[in-house]
Amino acid sequence: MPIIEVNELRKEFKRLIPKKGPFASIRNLWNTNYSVHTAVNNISFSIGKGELVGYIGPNGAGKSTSIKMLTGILVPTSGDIRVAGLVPFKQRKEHAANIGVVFGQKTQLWWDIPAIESYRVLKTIYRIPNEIYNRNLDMFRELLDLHEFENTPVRQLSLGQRMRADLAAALLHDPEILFLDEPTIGVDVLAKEKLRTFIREINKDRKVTVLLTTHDMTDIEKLCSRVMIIDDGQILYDGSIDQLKNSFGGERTLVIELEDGFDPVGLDLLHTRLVREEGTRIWLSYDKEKISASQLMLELARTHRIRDLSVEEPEIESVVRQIYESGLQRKKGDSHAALLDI
Ligand SMILES: Nc1ncnc2c1ncn2[C@@H]1O[C@H](COP(=O)(O)OP(=O)(O)OP(=O)(O)O)[C@@H](O)[C@H]1O
Repeated sequence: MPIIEVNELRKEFKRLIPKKGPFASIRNLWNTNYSVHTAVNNISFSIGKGELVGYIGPNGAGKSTSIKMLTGILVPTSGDIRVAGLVPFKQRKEHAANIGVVFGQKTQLWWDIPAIESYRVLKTIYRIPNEIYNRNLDMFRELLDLHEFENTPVRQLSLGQRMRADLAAALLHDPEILFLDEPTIGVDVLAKEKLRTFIREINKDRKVTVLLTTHDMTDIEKLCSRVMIIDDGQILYDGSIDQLKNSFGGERTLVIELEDGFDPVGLDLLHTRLVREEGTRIWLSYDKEKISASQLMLELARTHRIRDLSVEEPEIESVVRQIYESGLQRKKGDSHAALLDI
């Protein structure tokens, strides 16, 4: 039984078409000339309880707008959303008790007071019983090292500390679902790792369902088994990361350590390109649909003395870039099939 169900969800924004010319700023006060922009274009998906799903897409794709509708901040233009059986924008109060939200770009905490003070206010707002509040705070102190900065006003915290403080705030009331919009943005490598470990643990141990929006493909690779790709308001892909790599990462790299120099003659007949060469080590990119790694190795071993070799999987980063690019081509009128149909 899905915990999040989205059906034909759509969000349109009206944008003022500004008047130009003399006295434009005054004439714009009475301007009623709008264009309609579709930020989310009839998307459908469902997420099961306990899943940790990545939601990615290029800038302006519609991720934040979707999250805002799922959290009840925005009212959809049309379509249905149910989160833990509730309609977010209609049953706001009950919905707020079920969800935690972190917007990386904007803190939910009060800026001028220490995080611990904000937590006390949240305890009252959410009517969190003492026992649960203390248990959660103890856990977050341990996993997020909150004690290092919980008494410092939020405005003085580093970005990594602020993000940890925000995550704790979002989870104090034991929500079933956590929406994370860019939780690692601008955070250094070590702090990112800490945040990822925490997200993984609350998903595994507490069975919190997580929908994670990020531009960091390492977040996706390290945390999510399923990823949804949105572009131009439409879902282009919904499936596993392995399937994503298999379907769209056609190119593999064979790294070979040779005894002597490399002779590139006949490489194109093997559907292979030399992409890098460093001394006796070479990197060959080949199309796995056209030639297998073992075939390629056999062919190369005929003409070269090979000391060592390995096959590199495609980086998720490059696979996703390829998908964004083909999405862009579709926008330009290319007759590309929707990736979902492939
Ligand atoms: N309040 C608004 N009024 C008008 N247009 C909006 C509004 N909010 C978002 N949009 C537009 O809707 C589209 C989707 O925006 P959204 O913020 O959902 O994208 P995003 O995928 O989260 O992008 P990013 O990765 O840059 O944060 C964009 O074209 C944006 O300009």
